[in-house]
Amino acid sequence: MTDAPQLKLFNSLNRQLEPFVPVHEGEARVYTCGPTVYNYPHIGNMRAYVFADVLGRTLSWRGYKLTHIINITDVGHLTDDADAGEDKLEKMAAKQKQSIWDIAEHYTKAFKDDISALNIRQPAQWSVATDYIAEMIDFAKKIEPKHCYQLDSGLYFDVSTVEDYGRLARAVTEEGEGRIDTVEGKRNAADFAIWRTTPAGETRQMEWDSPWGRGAPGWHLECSVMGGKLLGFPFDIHTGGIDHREIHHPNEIAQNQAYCGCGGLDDAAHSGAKIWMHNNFLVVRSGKMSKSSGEFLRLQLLIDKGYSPVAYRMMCLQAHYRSELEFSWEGLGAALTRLKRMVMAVEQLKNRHAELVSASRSSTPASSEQPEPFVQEAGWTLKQVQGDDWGKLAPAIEKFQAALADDLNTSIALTALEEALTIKKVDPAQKLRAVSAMDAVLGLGLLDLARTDLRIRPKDAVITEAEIEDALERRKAARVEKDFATSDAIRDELAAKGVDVMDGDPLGWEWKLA
Ligand SMILES: Nc1ncnc2c1ncn2[C@@H]1O[C@H](COP(=O)(O)OP(=O)(O)OP(=O)(O)O)[C@@H](O)[C@H]1O
Ligand SMILES: [Zn+2]
Repeated sequence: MTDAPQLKLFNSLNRQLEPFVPVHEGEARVYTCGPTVYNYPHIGNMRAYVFADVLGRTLSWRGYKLTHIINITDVGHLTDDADAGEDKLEKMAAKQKQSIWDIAEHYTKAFKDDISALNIRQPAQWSVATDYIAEMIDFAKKIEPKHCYQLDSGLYFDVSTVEDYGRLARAVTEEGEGRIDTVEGKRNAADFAIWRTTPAGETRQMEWDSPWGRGAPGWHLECSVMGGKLLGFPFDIHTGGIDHREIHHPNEIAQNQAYCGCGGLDDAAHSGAKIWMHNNFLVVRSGKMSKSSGEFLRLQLLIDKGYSPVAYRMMCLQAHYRSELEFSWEGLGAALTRLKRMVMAVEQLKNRHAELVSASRSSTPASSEQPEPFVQEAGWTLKQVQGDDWGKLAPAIEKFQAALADDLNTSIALTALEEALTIKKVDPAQKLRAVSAMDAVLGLGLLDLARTDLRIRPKDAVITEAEIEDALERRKAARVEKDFATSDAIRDELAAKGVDVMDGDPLGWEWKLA
């Protein structure tokens, strides 16, 4: 068995593939920008976390001890990423006439529900921004003398005080390209508030005392502080959606440079993280799916329409994380069918293996050699896969390893997994181990899913699943009795309630809701 090729990841800082060489031997420390919890996450947001999850699973599979942090932004993210507008949470709280804390709690729970439904592993820690206010003030105090200046509206970061500002975004910093210069007195258009002072005569629901007056931290400051505090500068990888490459992460990097010693960005000791990775957008026909535009699809809608959430995970894995992915219901249906085929193949393997075990139990004395029971183990070890049939499985496994090592090419990794499933004359237990090991990286949960879990069953269907199964049982009995009139009547009855009976369906479905 050849070792897996070196893991290479695309670093947005220099727009190149780079070998992953950990800062701390044997460890991988990853920070992922979390959601701003002022609204439900949409499936575009969740693409960012499926990507970060595959990255984390890949690092675990490669044997690194992973520390993954995802934050929860419950303060500081303004309606405009640059520096203008209102705090997203304050605005929603006012609209819904609720406390910010209740808004944050409600939408954090909704986010975590989606995380579980998509088989995204829990990070080592969910860091909540408002738990780190004291650390944010300390950080700002440290960089203030050389890098900040105060205006009535808050403490501002002067981007001209650090080398290479905006390189991540490839922005023209002089002009502050794409920025909105709305604040009187800013030295450079791209300067941003790291502390926003509450205007005189106003109160905010979330505000704290600081050397710059009562107010709240800036969004960019939060991530610099939590990343540095929880992972230590420099850490290995920082991730987020591609929109973060334009403003949020350049600003985080500038703060990190100020904090860590101001050198240029070719040295991770200054930018805070060695590799900055960004997933591309999930788009719909009208453009990027976005919370702020008000029109978006929640994972719950997909579930209510009857789709397993894992079909959406499959849809994400089918595309490379750096490519745009267009959502369509047809695409989701195709991803579901692909998932169903894999689950059916795994079910067959499990059955064949169970048959072998029971046949050998009945034909050999208990003490003699019997087929090993298959035990699903967490994580990937090649030892689990090696055995007599290793040679037959090796090409698929090597392809799988190479695909993931090549900047997480999940789309090819999926085809390698399908190839492994179709290889003939392999001991089923050994094949199950290979599939389980591959799935530990892709996170589809193939060994836990049953074909019936993937049946499309919309929430608003007028008939329950138990009623359908019961009618089908009665129909089966009628057919055994050659009572075709009853069988047809039951079929028509089901059709009237929107159920198509699917005799002889190649995927083994007995029915579907029309
Ligand atoms: N359409 C999308 N496709 C993929 N990732 C996205 C998309 N929209 C946002 N993201 C990413 O989702 C993560 C969470 O974003 P966040 O909760 O801050 O969204 P937001 O900026 O409030 O919402 P929106 O951008 O939808 O208005 C970020 O990493 C962001 O880059
Ligand atoms: Zn962030």
